[in-house]
Amino acid sequence: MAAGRRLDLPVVDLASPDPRTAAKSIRQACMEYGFFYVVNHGIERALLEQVFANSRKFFKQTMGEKMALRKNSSYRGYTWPYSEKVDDSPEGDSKETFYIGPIMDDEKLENDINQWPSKELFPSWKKTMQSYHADALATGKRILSLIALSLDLDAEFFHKNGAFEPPSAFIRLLHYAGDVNCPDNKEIIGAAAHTDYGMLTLLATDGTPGLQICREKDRHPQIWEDIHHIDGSLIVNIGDLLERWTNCVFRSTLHRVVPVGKERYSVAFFIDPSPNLVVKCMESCCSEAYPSRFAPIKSGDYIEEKLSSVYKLATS
Ligand SMILES: O=C(O)CCC(=O)C(=O)O
Ligand SMILES: [Fe+2]
Repeated sequence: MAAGRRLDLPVVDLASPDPRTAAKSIRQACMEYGFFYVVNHGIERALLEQVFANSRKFFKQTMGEKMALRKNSSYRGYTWPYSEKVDDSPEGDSKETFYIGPIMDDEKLENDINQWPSKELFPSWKKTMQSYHADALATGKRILSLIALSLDLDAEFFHKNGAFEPPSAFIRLLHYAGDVNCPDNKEIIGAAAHTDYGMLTLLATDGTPGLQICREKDRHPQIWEDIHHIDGSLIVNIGDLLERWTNCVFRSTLHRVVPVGKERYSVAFFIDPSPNLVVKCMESCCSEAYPSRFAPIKSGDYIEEKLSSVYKLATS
């Protein structure tokens, strides 16, 4: 698959003493690219390494072992290669993934809908994922405060609107095998062109290239630009519900992962608005000349429709 152009996205320093400057650079990034990097994000390198080590160990198991934790009806667990399809990928995505939703404290475990590998084989899995979930959520909330400032809103806008009550955030471990062509010479796609569904995605990768964005989805031919790796940074992107909330002032940008002939691991962290929250275009993003483009929608309904369609397409 053709290499994309190289793109230099804005880098936002979360330790910057001046939140207004950080907010300004986020605003420009979200309007122009829908993607940016964050550095000094507060997630320990050692914790991320542990997450990647657990992920590698999980995906190296046999298909039978992985399928024992296959995705349940609440979208928690293992999704196997070609089980996910978006409209323009007739073959499906070659990636395999593992979803972990909000993690319960041990005393509430009878209501836990997550799936957990055995403690004997994966002794540090749960503690690692629990720490990562908490730290990534805290980082995401800080970024969302800056996003609120960048929209000239109160820094607590998302909190006050109930976006985190309860928080709806998912870790998704991803593994791409790295083959470029399958035996019958069909082109393989790691993750076909898509946008993310929620508010914000934080993405950590092992440094292997492959992620590309397309800023003008309706232009033909589409132009794909490579997102390169910056050591120690996280890649952040806007999802559909934040695009709707901001009436398209901020962009939920099309992206994909192409195979580069090398195995690749990444960890996405999706922050969605709380399922019962109704997302309605912000008044500050609408005017007579620029009326609201979307009807209000319940966050959980939007996400459920998107998820059920990618897995339904794969089985039809
Ligand atoms: O693996 C990546 O780099 C991107 C994954 C992604 O776009 C997703 O899971 O939504
Ligand atoms: Fe994505």
